[in-house]
Amino acid sequence: MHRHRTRPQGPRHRAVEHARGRGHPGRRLGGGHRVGPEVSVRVRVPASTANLGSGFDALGMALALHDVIDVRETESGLAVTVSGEGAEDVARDESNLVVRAFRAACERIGFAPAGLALHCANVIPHARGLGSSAAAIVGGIAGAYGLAGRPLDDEALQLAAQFEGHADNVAASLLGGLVVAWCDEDRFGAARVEPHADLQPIAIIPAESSATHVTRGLLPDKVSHADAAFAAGRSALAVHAISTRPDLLLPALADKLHQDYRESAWPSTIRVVRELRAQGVAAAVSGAGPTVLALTTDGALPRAVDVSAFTVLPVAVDRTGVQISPLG
Ligand SMILES: Nc1ncnc2c1ncn2[C@@H]1O[C@H](COP(=O)(O)OP(=O)(O)O)[C@@H](O)[C@H]1O
Ligand SMILES: N[C@@H](CCOP(=O)(O)O)C(=O)O
Repeated sequence: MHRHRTRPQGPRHRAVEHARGRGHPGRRLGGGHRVGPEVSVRVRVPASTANLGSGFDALGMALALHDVIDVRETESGLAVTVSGEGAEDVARDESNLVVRAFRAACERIGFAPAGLALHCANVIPHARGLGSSAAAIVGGIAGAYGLAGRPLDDEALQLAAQFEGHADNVAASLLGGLVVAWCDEDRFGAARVEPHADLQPIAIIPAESSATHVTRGLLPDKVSHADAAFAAGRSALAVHAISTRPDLLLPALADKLHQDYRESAWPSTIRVVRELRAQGVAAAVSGAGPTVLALTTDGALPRAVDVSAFTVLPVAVDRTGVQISPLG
């Protein structure tokens, strides 16, 4: 098979102590004592690809495309600057998603900064199915925990998932790697699974955007028992294939719960998914689309599939999740 050759992109980064109860690496602000208004932290938060075909609202994997948010406590007020993705359209006031998540986390952990300055250097494309909103939410929450000197904890997951309405993306951005997410009554849960070392994901990103809340509205209230059984088997297989048996990725990423229902929102995306799969490439819609995820082990796409209207972006798996570090 003739294939487009691609090279993995995105810096591999070292693990930094921060989350999962390991504590903030910088100044510790515990015991009710807070350091003064100069305290600041940098949050580096990964993109994510949710669903992975068969695991609608249940599976997510972090990708090494990172938004970087510098968070500083100031004397008063709010100052937000944004560069990169969304610089022309995201809000700079209290309605900004990062700010809203930051404020909600402050309330949850009982932290009250006098004023706040944020700089968001955004890389994750917006409304393309690569988890930009989840990254913004996790970034804001991590900023609050970082400034407060608290390690990220289960409440951070609860809050992030409540914001997003599902835990698949936010858990991936928090924990890195592959996550299995679930919801039990009103509590969310997530378990991290290490993805196989050979995975070479490729994001095939169209120019047009698609808002997640719009394509969630295309989904039916009920699905057949047969489709539910299909999804149960394939999503369980997806965890095994992504972690241990990449040779099983093609059947594992087959979906019956969301992609076809959403086809009208992005017909070209579905065309590419079908053509790649027909050529033996494990492809699926990334999140709520319109990006196509090709989960390869050779970083190659078949030339027979026309992706000329898309940006082809090889992107490594992020195995670390959100990182918080002290700033200057
Ligand atoms: N870094 C950010 N700062 C502020 N708002 C953001 C940021 N990232 C995403 N958003 C908001 O989330 C929207 C995209 O969310 P969504 O439709 O869920 O798509 P995605 O698949 O990119 O998460 C953007 O249009 C914007 O309103
Ligand atoms: N399970 C969700 C995932 C949405 O991911 P996003 O990256 O498109 O926000 C869904 O399919 O709606």
